[in-house]
Amino acid sequence: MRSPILDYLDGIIAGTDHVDSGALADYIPELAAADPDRVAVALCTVNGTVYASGDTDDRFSIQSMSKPFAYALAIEDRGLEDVLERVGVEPSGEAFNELSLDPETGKPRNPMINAGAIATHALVKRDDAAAVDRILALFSDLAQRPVGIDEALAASELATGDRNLGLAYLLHASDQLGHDPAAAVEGYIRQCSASVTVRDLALMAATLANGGVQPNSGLRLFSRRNTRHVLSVMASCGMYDAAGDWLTSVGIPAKSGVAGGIIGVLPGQVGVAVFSPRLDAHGNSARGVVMMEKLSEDLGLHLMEAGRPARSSLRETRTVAVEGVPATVYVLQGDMVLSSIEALTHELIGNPPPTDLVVFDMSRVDEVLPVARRTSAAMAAKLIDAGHRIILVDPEETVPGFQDSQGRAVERWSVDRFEQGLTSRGSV
Ligand SMILES: NC(=O)CC[C@H](N)C(=O)O
Repeated sequence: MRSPILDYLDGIIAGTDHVDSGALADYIPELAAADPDRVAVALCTVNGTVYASGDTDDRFSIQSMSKPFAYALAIEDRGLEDVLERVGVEPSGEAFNELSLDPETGKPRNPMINAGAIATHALVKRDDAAAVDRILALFSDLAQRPVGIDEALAASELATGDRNLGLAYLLHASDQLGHDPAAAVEGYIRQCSASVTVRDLALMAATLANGGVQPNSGLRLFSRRNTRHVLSVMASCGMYDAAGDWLTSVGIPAKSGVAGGIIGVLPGQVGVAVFSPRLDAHGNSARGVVMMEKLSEDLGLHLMEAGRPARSSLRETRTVAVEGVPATVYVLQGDMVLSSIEALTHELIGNPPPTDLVVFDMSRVDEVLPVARRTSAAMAAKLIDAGHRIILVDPEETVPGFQDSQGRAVERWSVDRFEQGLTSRGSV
């Protein structure tokens, strides 16, 4: 049976057939020779399942979509502080190839424009492998197949790469490169010439969505924190001088490339990739932007959408006898995040437990964020101070043991002991 998700992606292609605005990038002769009518879309969930439609196996150059991954690698290599000293994180509001550095700091404004990406490329450590080989190895780990370079394209861009050379000399002159400018540009252009499909890109984006772990191999390629950092920079700078428009209409971190690809990432859920070579005035795929807008609308991708109200983590409150002692049982559920722990403390304060014995049944709780751990520990200490005896039924040990100021602790009971101790039930 064909997945309805694939049917849906077919519809994205068919429904944007009329969008033929824009033009091929022609400052790289090889790109000007591309077939403008090729089109593809793919998505990959954090479970690693890829769905793709259109020219799904057509290869094209990754171009600037390589930038966030090379940036992530440089940060993994050198640490964030070091990289931030050389490349900023402020949106530039300028074109991707603008010949300028931040006049105040002398640094490239961000790693998504060419100046910052050339500086970033030069920051990738090159112990025994050249930086570009390490970057290709990373792309291969991300896409789970050997990713190579389109040599004809690389040669074509190198022959016309004066603007990028100009940027590299500018960086060198302000002491921001630490490398031979021509070598840095050659490496950067080769990085941009890696040849990929929308499937590859969806897997790469899904790794960012999955906090830095490739969803199929389980390989951790970037730390969670570095992944969050890279996604933040993509959100503010990934679409160049169209970043504001993009964030309001599509609403996810993204990166485009001049060959016509765009990747987008919804953290925790999905990576998406689209491909169509005609570019708008910002250098972003014109049909790609329309496809992304539709995907965002239909799939509910916009990060700023409030979504359903956060559910209370309090499933029910019961008054029962536990080992013959009257007790109030709070049955908690789901993920305990700021809004759910707030709702629980609000309930406990507004409606204090009527019995001395209080049981928190945490057996249906999935994840407890640090804010909920801290707040529940503080709340338990207050309840003990107020004279309550507290039992935690917390088989997964989702919350730490806590004590009040005099060292009086909560009791931890197993689910079995709790169930055997329930001698009568009733609702309040
Ligand atoms: N926006 C892009 O994709 C630009 C990448 C291209 N290799 C360049 O440096 O001009």
